[in-house]
Amino acid sequence: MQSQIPRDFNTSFPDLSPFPTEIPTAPLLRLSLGKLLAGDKSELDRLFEASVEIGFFYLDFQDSQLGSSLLQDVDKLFGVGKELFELSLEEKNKYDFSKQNSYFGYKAQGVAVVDKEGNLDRNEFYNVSKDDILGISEQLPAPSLLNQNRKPIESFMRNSHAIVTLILTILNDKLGLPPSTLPDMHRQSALSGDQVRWVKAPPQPMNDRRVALGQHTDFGSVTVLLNRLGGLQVQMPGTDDWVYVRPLPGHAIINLGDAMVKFSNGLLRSNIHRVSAPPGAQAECTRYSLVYFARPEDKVILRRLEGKLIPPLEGNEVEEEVSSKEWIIRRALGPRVNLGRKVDLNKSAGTEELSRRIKV
Ligand SMILES: O=C(O)CCC(=O)C(=O)O
Ligand SMILES: [Fe+2]
Repeated sequence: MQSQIPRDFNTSFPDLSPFPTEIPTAPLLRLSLGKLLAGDKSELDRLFEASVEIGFFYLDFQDSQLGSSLLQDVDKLFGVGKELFELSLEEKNKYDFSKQNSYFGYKAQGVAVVDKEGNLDRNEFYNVSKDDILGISEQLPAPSLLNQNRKPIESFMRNSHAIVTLILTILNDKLGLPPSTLPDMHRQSALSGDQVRWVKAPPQPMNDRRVALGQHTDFGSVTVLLNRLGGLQVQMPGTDDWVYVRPLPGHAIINLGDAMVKFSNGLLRSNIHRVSAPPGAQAECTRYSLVYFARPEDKVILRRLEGKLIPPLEGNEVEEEVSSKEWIIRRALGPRVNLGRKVDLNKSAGTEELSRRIKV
């Protein structure tokens, strides 16, 4: 797989310390949303190639109305995120709903285990439910800042969901599934764990820089990730090597989650990734990300689907009967240390083992 970033391409964000030029980066394909929307055949092929090989790609939002509209939402919401995390810890902790078995709301820094040694995370985040914002479920208590910004959050959710539906439609057809199988498991109007997340990771001490967000595969179907400083790293398929993903202006980083691995019985990849301290001079900066996580509807059972290209189960293999909702709660709350039970990372594992395999 070859990186598609032309030499003269604008790869830096104004007003931010630049991403170093000399470090190795993940060679992700750079796809155009405009071409995907137009059904450009070679672009559809490249999307499938990236989804099978690494499960991560860049998506250029600058050449379509949908993408430009989403970039406007993102600018607005990056501002909202900064303000949100400036609220006092006491105020933010009022919206930690993990004790009610919900992963929506606030997660303080240092409440999740990131590795087998028991190290704790170094980032805080806030999750807002799609169903809350679109009026599909009860409205959760939220800081007034978020209540005042429901409109831009809704716009970002609707635009992101439209992009996810496009990606699911393309993958659906490539996998040889009956028309609209995947989109029909991700209806915008149905109850699901879809959420927007803001993430903040403060600069770490120079002599003690560690992983801020532990290695994981995403739990759902498709993730739309907007970040501006480096720090995201992917584990290159078939190796133990971690490489930085260079953030690109005007682009999202799209990655597939566990549900897509289960639906395709391992054909599509949900690659292992983590967030480390940003590289070079960027390590001195506070890092923010904004993410839309799309998951299958709550009731969908995560198991192999019947499609022309989807490999069969092994001889006597029996799949676990787990719903999308159960899977996400298990994965999201399993590593939390504040819930009065012992953390066992094996019990909250995802599709990492499949991700580590080398395809032949
Ligand atoms: O902040 C990032 O760049 C990645 C965040 C991430 O992987 C996640 O929240 O699942
Ligand atoms: Fe992730």
